[in-house]
Amino acid sequence: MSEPLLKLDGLTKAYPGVVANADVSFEIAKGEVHALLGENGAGKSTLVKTIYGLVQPDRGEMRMNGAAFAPAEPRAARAAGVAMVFQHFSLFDALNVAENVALGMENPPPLGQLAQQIREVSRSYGLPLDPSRTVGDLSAGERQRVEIIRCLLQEPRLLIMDEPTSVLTPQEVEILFETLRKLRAEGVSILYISHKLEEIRALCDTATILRQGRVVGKCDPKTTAARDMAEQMVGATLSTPSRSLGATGEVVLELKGLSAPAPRAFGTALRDIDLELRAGEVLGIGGVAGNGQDELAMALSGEMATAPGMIRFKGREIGRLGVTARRRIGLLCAPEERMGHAAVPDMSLTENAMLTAGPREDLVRHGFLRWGRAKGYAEKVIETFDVRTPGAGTAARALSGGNLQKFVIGREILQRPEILVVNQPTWGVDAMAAATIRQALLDLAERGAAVIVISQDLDELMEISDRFAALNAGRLGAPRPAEGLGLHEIGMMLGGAHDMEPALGES
Ligand SMILES: Nc1ncnc2c1ncn2[C@@H]1O[C@H](COP(=O)(O)OP(=O)(O)OP(=O)(O)O)[C@@H](O)[C@H]1O
Repeated sequence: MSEPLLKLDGLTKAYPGVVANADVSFEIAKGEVHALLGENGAGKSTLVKTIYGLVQPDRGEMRMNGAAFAPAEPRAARAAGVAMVFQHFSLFDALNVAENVALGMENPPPLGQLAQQIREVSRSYGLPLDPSRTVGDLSAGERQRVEIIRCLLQEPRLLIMDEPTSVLTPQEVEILFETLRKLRAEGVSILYISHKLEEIRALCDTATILRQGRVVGKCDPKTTAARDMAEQMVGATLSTPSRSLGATGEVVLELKGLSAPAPRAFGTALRDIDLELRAGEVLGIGGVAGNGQDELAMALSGEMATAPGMIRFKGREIGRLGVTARRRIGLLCAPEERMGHAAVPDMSLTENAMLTAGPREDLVRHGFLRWGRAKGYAEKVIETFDVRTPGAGTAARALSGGNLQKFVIGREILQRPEILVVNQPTWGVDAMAAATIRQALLDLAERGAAVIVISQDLDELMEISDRFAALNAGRLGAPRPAEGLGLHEIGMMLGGAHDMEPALGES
C-alpha cells in the first residue's frame, strides 16, 4: 500500500466540560473521497479545524506525506496543500467574483490575469462561473463555486468540505460531485463532512464514523446501507416520523396580495402572495435558496413591516405589529441563520432563551428579567430536545452547529405557538435529531398549531407537509396537497410554472 496522504494519530482536544476529539486516529489515502460521519457534536468540525490549523490539539500528531504536520494557523496548512470550503461563505456581496477570489489569496496576481485563471479552472472542472459577475447576484451554489475555485487555484492535495450540499439544488449537487470526482481522478484527496447519507453513498470511497469524539467505526459507504451508518453514528435504532392526519381547523393566517420591496441590496422582493393557512396543518414551502424565503419569514415574524391589509392573524390585521407583539399573540418564527440571527453567539443559552421566550413564558415581570425562570426554561429545552451541552450557562457559540439548531427550534416549539414559521429547521442536524425535530413539528400541528416549514430539503418537505407550495422570484405558487406529488410536478412548481398548475390538475 502506498503511503497515506495524511495520517492522524491520537488527536485529542478538550473544551471546558467536553472532550471534542478523543484519541482520534485514521488515515486519508491519496486520491480518495473520505467521509467524516457523526451526529451533532461528535467532533467533526473540531477535527477538520485541527487539520486546517484553526484548532491546536492537546495531544496527538499528524503526518502529511510522512513528514510531521502541525499547522499553527491556516496559512501553514494551506502551504502544506490543505484547502477548506466552509459551510458559511465569507464573501463580499458588492465585489465581483475575481475580486473576492483575490481577497482570499496570499499573493494574488493582477486581476485580469486572475480572471483568466478563474475562467480556466472553471472550464476544466466544469464549474460554470463568470469572474466579472457581482457576488451579490449569485445563487448559493454559485457562491460556493467562488470558494471552491479559490481553493483549486491553490492546487490543494487535500480539500476539506464541510456540509457542502446543504445550500445546493439537486442539479448543483450533481455538478459539484462531477468536479470532486475529477479531482479524485487527479489524485487529490477529499475529506467530506455531511449528514446526507445517500450523497455519501454516491460519492465517497470510505467513511470514518465519530461518536462523542471517538472513532467508533469505519465503513465502505457504497456497500453499507444509510440506515446502518446512521445507527452506528448514534449507537441506537432510528424511528421515522409518524402522524395521524387530523382534520384542519379555522383559518389562522391569511396573506392577501403580500408584496414588499427587497429589504436589503441583493435581497428578493415579495410579489403578490396569497395564502390561507389553517390550524393543524403543516405547509411546506420549497424553492431554490434566494427566491424570497428569508423575506417571507421576515414579513411573517414582524422584522419587516408590510402595508395594511396584507397579513391577518385570526382575522386581525397585523402588518405593522412588531416582533414582540406578534410573539405575544402566538406567531413565532425561527430564522434560518442560527448564529447571529436566531441566537446571539456570546450570550448563554439562558440569555438566548430570554430573548425570544420572554413574552410567552412570563420571563419578564414589571420590567424585571426573571433569570431563574429563564434558566429553567432553557434547561427544559435542553432536556426535551437532547441538546448536548454542559449546561444552560454555556455560550451559544460553544455549541456544535446541530446542537444549537436543536436549541433554537426547541425554544420556539415549547412556547406552544399558534403559528410557527421555521426556516431550514434541520440544517446541519444529524439524522436522529432531524427525526426528533420533524416529529416535534408534526406533534405541534396535531395539537392544533399551524406550521410553515421553509426548507431546501424536498424529502423533508414531502415527509411532513400536508400541502406544498414553491417560492420562485418572490412569488408563491398555489399550494397543492403534498401526498402523491411527483418529482416532475415539484420540479415544475420550483421552476415557477405557476400558470401551469391548473393544467397539472387539482386534487
Ligand atoms: N470553541 C468551543 N468551546 C467550547 N466547546 C466547544 C467549542 N467548539 C466545539 N465545542 C464542543 O465540542 C464538541 C464537538 O463539537 P464539533 O463542532 O466538533 O461537533 P460536530 O461533529 O462538528 O457537530 P455538528 O454536526 O453539529 O456541526 C461539542 O460538544 C461542542 O459543544
